[in-house]
Amino acid sequence: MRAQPILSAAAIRAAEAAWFANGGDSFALMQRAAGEVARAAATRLPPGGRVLVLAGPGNNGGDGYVAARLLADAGFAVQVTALAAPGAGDAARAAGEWCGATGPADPARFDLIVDALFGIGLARPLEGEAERLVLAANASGAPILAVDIPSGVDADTGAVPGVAINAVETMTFHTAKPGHLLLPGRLHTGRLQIADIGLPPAQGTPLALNGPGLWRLPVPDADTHKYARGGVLVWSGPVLATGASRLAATAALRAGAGAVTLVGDREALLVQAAHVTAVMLAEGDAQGFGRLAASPKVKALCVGPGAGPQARCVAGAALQSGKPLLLDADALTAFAGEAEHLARLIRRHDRPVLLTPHEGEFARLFPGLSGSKLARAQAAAALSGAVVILKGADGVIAAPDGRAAITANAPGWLATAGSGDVLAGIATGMLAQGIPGFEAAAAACFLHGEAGGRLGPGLISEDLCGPVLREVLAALI
Ligand SMILES: NC(=O)C1=CN([C@@H]2O[C@H](COP(=O)(O)OP(=O)(O)OC[C@H]3O[C@@H](n4cnc5c(N)ncnc54)[C@H](O)[C@@H]3O)[C@@H](O)[C@H]2O)[C@@H](O)CC1
Ligand SMILES: Nc1ncnc2c1ncn2[C@@H]1O[C@H](COP(=O)(O)OP(=O)(O)O)[C@@H](O)[C@H]1O
Ligand SMILES: [K+]
Repeated sequence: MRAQPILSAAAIRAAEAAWFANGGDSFALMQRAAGEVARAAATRLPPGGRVLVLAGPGNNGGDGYVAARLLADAGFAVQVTALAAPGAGDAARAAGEWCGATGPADPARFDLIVDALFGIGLARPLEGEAERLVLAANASGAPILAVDIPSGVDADTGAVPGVAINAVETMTFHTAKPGHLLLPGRLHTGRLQIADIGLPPAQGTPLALNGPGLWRLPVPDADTHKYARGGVLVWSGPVLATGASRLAATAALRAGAGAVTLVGDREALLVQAAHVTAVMLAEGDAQGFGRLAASPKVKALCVGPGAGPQARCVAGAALQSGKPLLLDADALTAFAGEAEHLARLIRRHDRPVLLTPHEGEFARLFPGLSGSKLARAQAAAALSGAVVILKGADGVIAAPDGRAAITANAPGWLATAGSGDVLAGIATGMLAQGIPGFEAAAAACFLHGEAGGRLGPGLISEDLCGPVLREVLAALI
């Protein structure tokens, strides 16, 4: 399976420019794009159905004019409302070839609205007539098919600085753009369709949609044994907060780690003992954790879920051990405002470190970073030397080498206490099996999302590390 690249507006323009430099015809590209829009529109229309095309001043509008002509030729009743006449180039040529009904219209009278106001050229919030058209289209009740990206959504960040079209479907070209996948843009995009319009396939792009094309799940060899599959240590929370670490430990085991041990104080372990069976227990403080981590059987460490007051010391011992490591929750907050110091500890050894903050933990750890979710995760990875999973519905995975992925399969059912602990456990389980950091993080996010999708309503975090993870793994291996 191939990875699905995601290109920024600049990268799309560069791909287009390279193609033109090789003799590619820009108007032919516009016609192919519009052909895909017309095809998608036709499948949503009754015979002879009424279509309103909202056309902007740039090439997005140009796509709209060509689509209008193709739909009219196919027997649909098409009207174009133009924001401003295109000045020159392909868009002006497309507008010149449209000779059907043109002018203001009540969008509620149409079976479908085609949004061709702005695409990747959006440069500022929509105001005035553009804003009015968008609000009227959204309020009309007619389904909206967006051309390339819903007008008003920033293609690179998913931000909506003003108003934006609420599309049921978006027909984009060549590859997805970050703005289709990052919030809030994703909520405006509806069903995302990606059409091949003849540009050469994007290769070696650093950003991709998270999916099985990016990683391969480990399959045990016939002659393996539990320590060859990878031993994991998870730091247990204190006596009244043991659940989070238990979820992580169970998930690590489910994800394929051969042997998982919870390490903590005796009181906490007595609580753990009442709940776990295959997961093992070992008494120890921060130093004891470090000693246990030195064992060659231990291939990955997880510190943070419910870690409590010892989080900083245990994270320190874990970082010092040089073993592949995941830091989550309390272990991230323990380094609040000290990202540079954490980075020095991370870079002291050559092994993968995963940081898995939610937005709150991210802001505490990296208070100086701003920008889109993608940009912030990438900056945090570059700064820290760790693979960063910036969690949420549009979870971003970023590696220090510049690679990044956006996860789009996670349902809202995952927004429940402890679900991040399960994610931490799955990722640690992947690390223990020797999967490199970026791939381990991306695979874990995808598995977590798939499990959430299968469980759906009523999901609690215990379920996530139950048999569903086995089903998801089996479907992907
Ligand atoms: N790059 C490609 O590979 C292809 C691009 N095509 C289309 O071309 C589009 C990009 O075309 P353009 O670069 O002309 O950009 P757009 O059509 O997205 O918009 C650019 C125009 O809108 C103005 N503008 C931007 N934000 C505004 C705002 N908030 N209020 C008022 N005016 C605003 C700009 O000054 C400019 O005149 C794509 O989204 C796609 O639909 C397709 O034709 C086929 C291939
Ligand atoms: N709306 C949502 N849609 C999809 N996934 C979500 C959503 N909200 C949260 N998640 C996921 O659920 C998990 C929550 O993790 P976290 O906030 O650390 O919770 P906890 O600390 O309770 O485990 C993360 O993996 C996150 O990506
Ligand atoms: K659009």
